[in-house]
Amino acid sequence: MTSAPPGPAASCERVVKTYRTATESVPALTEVSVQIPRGRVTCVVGPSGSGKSSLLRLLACIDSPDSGTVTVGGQRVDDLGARGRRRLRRRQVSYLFQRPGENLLPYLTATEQLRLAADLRGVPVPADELLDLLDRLGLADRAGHRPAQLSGGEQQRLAVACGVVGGPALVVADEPTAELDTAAAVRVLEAMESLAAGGVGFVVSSHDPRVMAIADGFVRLDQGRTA
Ligand SMILES: Nc1ncnc2c1ncn2[C@@H]1O[C@H](COP(=O)(O)OP(=O)(O)OP(=O)(O)O)[C@@H](O)[C@H]1O
Repeated sequence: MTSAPPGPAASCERVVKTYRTATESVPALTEVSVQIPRGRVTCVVGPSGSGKSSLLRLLACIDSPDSGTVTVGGQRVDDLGARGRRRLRRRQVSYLFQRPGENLLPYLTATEQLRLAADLRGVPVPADELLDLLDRLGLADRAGHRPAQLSGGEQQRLAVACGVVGGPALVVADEPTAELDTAAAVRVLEAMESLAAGGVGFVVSSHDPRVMAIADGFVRLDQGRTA
């Protein structure tokens, strides 16, 4: 793995995000400032509609704020065009969906998924490092399996591994354990906790007390503001 530069994995300063439809404006985030440290799991909590997904989308460089700044891996994102954002996202950010299957390609084995994730990031990762990563997540004997041959928890652990391979600054996960039973969720969370120690910052939105229990820090949102 590459060694992480200093500074937070990501941060935003006084971001404002309003969704505009034909008939109305919905304020989702108002002057929100947060820092997501490297080497930690940060949990974004708050009631439904408080802006958790909106914040994660900004940090993941999927969306842009109306105003305020977003920085990922030490680089400003909010003033980049769509192409620059895509490039930065590919190198520095991973995004994990709630449904394990949505994070993986059905026709690739576990090893091939990791190889593809590293290649897309543009970082050469030796085969033995990929196998080591699978081993650390308890997936060594699943290296040649495709997603349909893995349990939901194994799929999500593999997705976490793909998320960190090649050393991005930030892994963003929106409700990553919502589809898993407790035993599987705990193993996914242990994987995050152990991999965060390598220097990546995890930011996770959740209502799940199991996620909150392993979080190193919290961002609390209420009606689009930090509470
Ligand atoms: N594409 C959109 N168009 C219009 N309004 C939106 C859009 N996406 C989100 N919103 C609104 O923005 C506000 C924040 O939504 P967001 O999805 O960020 O909240 P959340 O905390 O993630 O909610 P939940 O826990 O229910 O997923 C809500 O009022 C929501 O209705």
